[in-house]
Amino acid sequence: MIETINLTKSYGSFTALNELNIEVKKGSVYGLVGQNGAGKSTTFQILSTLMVPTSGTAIVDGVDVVKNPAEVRRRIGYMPDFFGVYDQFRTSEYLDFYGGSYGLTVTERKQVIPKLLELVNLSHKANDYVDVLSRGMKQRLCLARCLIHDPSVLILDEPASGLDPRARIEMREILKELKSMDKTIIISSHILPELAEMCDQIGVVDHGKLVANGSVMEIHDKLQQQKMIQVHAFDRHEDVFSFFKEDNDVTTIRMEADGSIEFGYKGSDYQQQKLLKRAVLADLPLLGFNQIETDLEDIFMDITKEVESK
Ligand SMILES: Nc1ncnc2c1ncn2[C@@H]1O[C@H](COP(=O)(O)OP(=O)(O)OP(=O)(O)O)[C@@H](O)[C@H]1O
Repeated sequence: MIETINLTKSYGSFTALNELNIEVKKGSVYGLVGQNGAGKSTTFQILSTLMVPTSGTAIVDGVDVVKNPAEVRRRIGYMPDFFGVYDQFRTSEYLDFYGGSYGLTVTERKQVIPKLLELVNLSHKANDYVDVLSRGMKQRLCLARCLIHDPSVLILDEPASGLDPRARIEMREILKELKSMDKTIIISSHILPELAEMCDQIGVVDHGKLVANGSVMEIHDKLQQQKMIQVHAFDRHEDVFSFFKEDNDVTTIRMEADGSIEFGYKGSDYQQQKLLKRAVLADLPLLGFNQIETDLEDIFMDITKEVESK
């Protein structure tokens, strides 16, 4: 339904998207998660035909975005991360305007607009001016706008950004409803747990590269195969850092502002206790050495944070 093959986008010498390969099955919800600047909007703009890739291919609903952009546009609803709403319109007029732009007849628009307003919980605001709507309402109106021509694919760039928790939940419920209507949805966020709840598959993108891909459970399991260990030292933090960094089973390592050190470790429990023993014998001023529990948010931070990879 949506497929990218080695999708790459460079701005001059800077590579914003680096050989991205993702696949979104029909009727599923795929979450693209990454920190600011990871390449999410770039991906979505290519999928929405607003930007051409430097190399690689993107197929949406069976159509190549570069070869046949007009056909792709008919099949998608795109919600950008920043959007303007025409404030001088009333809510229903706004949707009517977009319906007209998509070639819907007056009769079709009269049928579809009340249904869309109901879907996004804005029926009671149909006659209000757009500029008096709250941010969450504007986001929902923008979502309704994406749906006016009944697209099979929705490309939603951070639809919940800037919303308070209640508005986020409301947005999530609407997306669930859209999923039940068999829409294929790709959605981005920089908050992993938020996506985890509603997505079938998650892709984690970092510096333009896909660093993890799979179901929420798969990502969790894959990244749990290594333990996270935290070390506190009384002083000589740099020495402690260097000592652990040298170990072959230490995968990534970073030092926090308070001097504590966290590292990914792929060795067995036996090797772990040997490592601790060697650290003590090396006379390092250790205060603590313990395995830390990781949740989804930690995992995300761990794979996208500036870490020193080995
Ligand atoms: N027109 C441009 N010219 C040069 N660099 C750009 C341009 N557009 C984006 N970039 C860079 O490409 C990288 C990816 O940007 P992109 O907007 O895709 O990230 P993002 O994951 O959507 O981030 P955010 O969560 O902040 O929206 C960033 O480093 C950004 O500065």
